[in-house]
Amino acid sequence: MEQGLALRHIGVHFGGLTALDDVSLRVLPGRVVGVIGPNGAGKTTLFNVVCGFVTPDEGSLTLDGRPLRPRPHRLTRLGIARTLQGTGLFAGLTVLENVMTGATHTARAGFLAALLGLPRSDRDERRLRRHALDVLDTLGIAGHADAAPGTLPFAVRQRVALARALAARPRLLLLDEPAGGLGADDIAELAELIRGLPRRDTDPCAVLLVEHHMDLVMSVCDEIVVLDFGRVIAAGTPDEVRDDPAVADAYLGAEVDEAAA
Ligand SMILES: Nc1ncnc2c1ncn2[C@@H]1O[C@H](COP(=O)(O)OP(=O)(O)OP(=O)(O)O)[C@@H](O)[C@H]1O
Repeated sequence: MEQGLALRHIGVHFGGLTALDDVSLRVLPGRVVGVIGPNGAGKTTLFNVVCGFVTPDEGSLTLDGRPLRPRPHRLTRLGIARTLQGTGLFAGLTVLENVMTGATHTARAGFLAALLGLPRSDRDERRLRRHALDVLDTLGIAGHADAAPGTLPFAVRQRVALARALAARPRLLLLDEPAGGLGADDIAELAELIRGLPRRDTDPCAVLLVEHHMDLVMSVCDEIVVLDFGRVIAAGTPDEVRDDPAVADAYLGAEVDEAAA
């Protein structure tokens, strides 16, 4: 069976504007694939296609060989988890409870039902709690389990958001600009974390990363796909992409345009 995420010949048009044009890419389990490109290249649109916010006009998606028709509200059930720009944590829940919400789909009586005081299975809740604590521990933040997210530094909150995504045991993890708002030290730590992500389980997940921060992309990705005006202009290892003249042209062109504006 074909493993991981595959996008084939994806096209997205907004009226007369082509945001994605014949974009194909694969993300195998255990691999980190980055999508980069100058402003307006189509990165967010690509991310939104995989999350189900945008339905492509052309092409198809599969996850582990099965046709994928993502819908934002049922991503977890499809084996997809994502982190958002900003952290999107629930302010009224502790760190541990936030991470537990990531895995509620695995519980018979939902954790959310428990929060609402509805009848629940104690065994389910204990299992969720243990699993959430394990994930927090793996990410080195179990000490913050009982804290309110709002009291923690941004870099820790981001780890919590990542823990919540991982608690779902995703087949595919989508990271949207995880370096946004972080300082250099935090980015170095994040890089280490992302490099370890797909391999941390016996059943590794595929990781798709959309990110502006070039150093992070270069240091964590096994493969990079470069978009420009909605088309794939280069794909390969970080070294291959770095040395590709088409990539330099695309970025330089963007800089010249910005300077002229
Ligand atoms: N909902 C929409 N309606 C119309 N045009 C859109 C819409 N979303 C994106 N676009 C256009 O599609 C193109 C690709 O945009 P997209 O946001 O995907 O690029 P990006 O690479 O994420 O850019 P940035 O780095 O600036 O975030 C742009 O020209 C943008 O203006």
